[in-house]
Amino acid sequence: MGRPDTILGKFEALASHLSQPLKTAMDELQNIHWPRKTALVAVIGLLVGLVALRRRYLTPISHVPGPFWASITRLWHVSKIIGGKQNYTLLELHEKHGHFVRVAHNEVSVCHPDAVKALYLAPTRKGKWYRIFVFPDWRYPAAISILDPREKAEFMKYMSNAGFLLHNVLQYEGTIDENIAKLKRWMDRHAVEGRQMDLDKFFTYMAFDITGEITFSKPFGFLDEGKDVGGAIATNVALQIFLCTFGFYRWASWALCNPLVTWTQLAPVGHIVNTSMRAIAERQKNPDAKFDMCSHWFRGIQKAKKEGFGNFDERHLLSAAVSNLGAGSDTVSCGLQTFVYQSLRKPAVWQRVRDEIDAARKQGRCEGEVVSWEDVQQLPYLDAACKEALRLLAPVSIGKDGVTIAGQHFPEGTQMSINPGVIQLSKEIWGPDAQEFVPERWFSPDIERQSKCFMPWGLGWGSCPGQNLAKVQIYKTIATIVRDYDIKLVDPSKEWKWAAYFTLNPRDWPVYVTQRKY
Ligand code: HEM
Repeated sequence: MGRPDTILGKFEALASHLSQPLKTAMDELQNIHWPRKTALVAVIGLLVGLVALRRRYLTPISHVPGPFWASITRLWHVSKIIGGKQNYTLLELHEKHGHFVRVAHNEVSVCHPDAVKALYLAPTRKGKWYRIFVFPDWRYPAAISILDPREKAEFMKYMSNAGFLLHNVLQYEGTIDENIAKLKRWMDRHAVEGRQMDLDKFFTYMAFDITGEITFSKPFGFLDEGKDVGGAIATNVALQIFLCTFGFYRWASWALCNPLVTWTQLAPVGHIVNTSMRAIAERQKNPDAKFDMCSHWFRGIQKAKKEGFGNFDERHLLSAAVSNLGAGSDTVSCGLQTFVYQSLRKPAVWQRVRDEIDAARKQGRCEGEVVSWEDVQQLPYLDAACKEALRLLAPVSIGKDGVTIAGQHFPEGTQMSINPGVIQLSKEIWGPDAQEFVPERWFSPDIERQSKCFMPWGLGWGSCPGQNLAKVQIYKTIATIVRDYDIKLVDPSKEWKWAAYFTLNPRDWPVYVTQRKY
């Protein structure tokens, strides 16, 4: 006691308030006699059994095949999410059972082209799971947490995404180039010293720094330091696991996401939120700030105040900034990593991208320290290889309610979801080589039909606003490093590792880098 200013002190004070009622409750439990205890256990067991039976056999989706435990409890799905391989587990289940798989007592996973239109392109509500996107507690809802498309459209009049328009992103091309150049300095250093390099980490540092620049005109400094400053990136992964699982038990998330925990700064979201708060505060004092996301949002707040729209203020700005960091960094890193890792496994792809760039250089294009956006747009094979990387390891699964798909009607209240990691790898849609890295497929006559099921950015009203920014970063970085470096895996006999939570996080594929002479 006696340390009220420290986090421990705050907890000691809170614990002393709670201890008496807890002790009384425990004493009362002790006082219940054994026969009564047995009866209580039996009644609870009976109730649980009845709920399980009803969920398994008496719901409108009881006929949908899937694992037994999935049909009676959401815990089956949650355990697969925590294991980090839910996308592959679902893929195997769809290969076994077909288009529909029951993944929880109230959720059906769908892998069918009709589902894309019915679930994404129609203006239907999103699943309740999205309500989890409130940072750091329920006072800070992010745009992604709005379930109704009309409500979202109203909100977006103020919370502008104009900063993501391509011409605004391109105002930052110089800044993006500076960050890619910093990445190159680290690659040069590793090449000269002959040291192995964790490119996975450096890609993530770069994506985080660029997101910081676009959001608040301030990088986080990961690339300057060459490390995860303050553990913000590690926290982001923890945050994703939390979101994916507690989204199904939102009442339980309140134990961690409430104003009290925000005040103590103990929750996993604490670090990333504090970093954003500091950056926004600094940004407000920064007269030299560029035309970043914050400048659009500050104007939105003024507009909302003028028009009396009470549902957009500084709290939304914080959650929007945190959303950008959470959604815009690991995802870009994943795209970059998938391209490089898969091309190292299939050197013909790397060589073909390089040949395309070398041919462009002969015509005076693709020169300079970093290849320009204007030039990368004229590289069709690079475009195909980047799309193929995003097809092979896509990030997120999404749910909607109450629809008819491929002749089957699912009643209101049934959560329907498509996991891009399933539909983008379906052999029925993409052919027998669906699970291989084959950029050439993007030139086949079937691609018009197939690419309707290409959805790394989501589709429709809930799709990714940051896709222009992501593409500019990914295409420019890949063109530049394929042109300038030779890369090989330290141990080609070892597979990389990855975990699919909300976004997909690859890791552990160290490389040797050498500078290319040309
Ligand atoms: C390869 C890179 C990326 C991929 C594959 C990707 C994918 C996605 C997907 C699938 C969604 C929809 C999620 C859902 O509703 O369940 C989404 C939402 C979002 N993304 Fe991205 N994203 C990428 C990069 C970025 C970047 C660079 C930013 C910004 C810095 C960004 C910001 C956002 C935001 C703010 C949302 C929430 C939008 C809303 O619902 O209002 N993303 N992203």
